[in-house]
Amino acid sequence: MKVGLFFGSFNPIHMGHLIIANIAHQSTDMDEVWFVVSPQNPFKKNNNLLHEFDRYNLVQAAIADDFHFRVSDVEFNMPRPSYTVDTLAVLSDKYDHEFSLIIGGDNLESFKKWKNYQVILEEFGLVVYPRPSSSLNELADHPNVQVIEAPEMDISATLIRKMIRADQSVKYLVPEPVEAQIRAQNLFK
Ligand SMILES: Nc1ncnc2c1ncn2[C@@H]1O[C@H](COP(=O)(O)OP(=O)(O)OP(=O)(O)O)[C@@H](O)[C@H]1O
Ligand SMILES: O=C(O)c1ccc[n+]([C@@H]2O[C@H](COP(=O)([O-])O)[C@@H](O)[C@H]2O)c1
Repeated sequence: MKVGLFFGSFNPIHMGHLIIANIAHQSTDMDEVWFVVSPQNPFKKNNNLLHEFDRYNLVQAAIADDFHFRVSDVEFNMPRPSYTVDTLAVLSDKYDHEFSLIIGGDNLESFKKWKNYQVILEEFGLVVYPRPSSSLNELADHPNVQVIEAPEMDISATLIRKMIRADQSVKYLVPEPVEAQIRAQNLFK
């Protein structure tokens, strides 16, 4: 089976993530997309970061109706910060699937700074979608890189957290079950 891995903090998951995951699934030969919740991104501060179990539960609520999507907690028991190449090694040992990575053009620009990026490129491959104010570099011409067309959406988890703190509704920015869970548990306040 071919699996596209979408890594992120998902603090919280939002429609931007879900639209990209769906388009990546529709426009490639991947059978499933797995959302891999990273406890601690190597490049981000952990201010306002919900516990990873809460973030995991929100992803699960968001994708419950879509049998092409799964959520993974593989990084929860791994050293932090979470380096993607190490996670790929663990997943490859555990499963007999063909994995690739779904990343935005912004991450392609900084991809050469990722730990052992050549291993990711040669052994797994990338599906790249456009992000605002980022352009494709020479890595886009690599045979293991597939560039897909996708809308550029200025939605971020940062905006959503800010709106929740200001008591504004985040309807349509996140799926309804995610909004319900955030309200019920009073998250991000
Ligand atoms: N609106 C969006 N459109 C496309 N990709 C997105 C969007 N928002 C986030 N992503 C991508 O999804 C992956 C996971 O994102 P992450 O969980 O860091 O969300 P975020 O919204 O960027 O969070 P934050 O605002 O807290 O930094 C990253 O590779 C990120 O570039
Ligand atoms: O492995 C690395 O060196 C590495 C460097 C930067 C980011 N990542 C992973 O990429 C994912 C998305 O990153 P970001 O910065 O776009 O939120 C996140 O899950 C990180 O763990 C991984």
